[in-house]
Amino acid sequence: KQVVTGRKPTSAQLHLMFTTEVNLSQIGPYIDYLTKKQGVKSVFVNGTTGESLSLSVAERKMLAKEWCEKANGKMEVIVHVGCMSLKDSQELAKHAVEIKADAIAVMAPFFLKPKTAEALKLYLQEVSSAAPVLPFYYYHIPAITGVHVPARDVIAGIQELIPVFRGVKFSGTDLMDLGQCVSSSPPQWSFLYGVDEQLLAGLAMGADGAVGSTYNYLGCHVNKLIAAFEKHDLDQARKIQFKLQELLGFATNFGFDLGVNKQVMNDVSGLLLGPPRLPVMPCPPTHAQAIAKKYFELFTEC
Ligand SMILES: CC(=O)N[C@H](C=O)[C@@H](O)[C@H](O)[C@H](O)CO
Ligand SMILES: CC(=O)C(=O)O
Repeated sequence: KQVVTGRKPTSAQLHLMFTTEVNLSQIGPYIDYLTKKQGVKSVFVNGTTGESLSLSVAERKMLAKEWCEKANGKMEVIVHVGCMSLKDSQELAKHAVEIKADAIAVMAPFFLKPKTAEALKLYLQEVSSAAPVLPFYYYHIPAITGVHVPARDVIAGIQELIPVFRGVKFSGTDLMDLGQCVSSSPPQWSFLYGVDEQLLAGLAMGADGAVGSTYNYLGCHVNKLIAAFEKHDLDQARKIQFKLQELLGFATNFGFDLGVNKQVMNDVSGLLLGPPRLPVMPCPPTHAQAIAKKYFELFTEC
């Protein structure tokens, strides 16, 4: 998103920082950056980092369409379509079919929360039924949704409800739950781990891949972490994981959040991705610069 321009940079300046609109023009260059500079092969659009729940349905459609059009062949696109309203989620799921997304993902609604795995599964089934051809992922992110139903209970028997079920984007820290998901699932399902600071532990438990906010600027290093793990080179895998932890530990001192992450993305990539939308606050430039400096100390270009 980009700051709305065309107003006088007086006292309005500060106000402008908070008046954000989606900026589709950066998506093409963003895809080139991710594929060429970071070696990223798939993208998870309109998730947490994309502030999807702060966007209107119309904005989410515009963004998803642009990503699918521009990614065409260069990247696989998974579109997160979860909303607080089942109707909105279904509308976005249908739209994902029209724009030829590769897959959809859905998180639990979290204003009126599902109280049981059963309720959540029925909700997910209703969303999937609006896009019955699209591979479907459950997006498990209990720290944000406050829905603490174990993922293993969500996926138990889910294939009967959702024939296109394909896996979980697992952004929880409960590694026993992840292990039980992996051990109870058919081999063709994927578990994409989403807690960047402990990806190696997720891989050890059987995760097949990773989705994370920091991979916007650490994609290439994290690919190396995964490759080292696959070669059983745990020393090398840990070395990269520990550097990522050092960076995130440092960033946490500045209150690492979506706003900070977005500014680091800007500073490292040179893209103009703009500030976040309220209620997420923009990152003070000095904070982002300190984190970017740390990034360049820890990681060389790869
Ligand atoms: C809550 C949140 O934003 N989770 C992201 C994805 O799921 C992660 O990529 C984290 O941003 C990352 O692990 C840093 O804490
Ligand atoms: C980072 C991530 O997983 C998300 O944006 O949803």
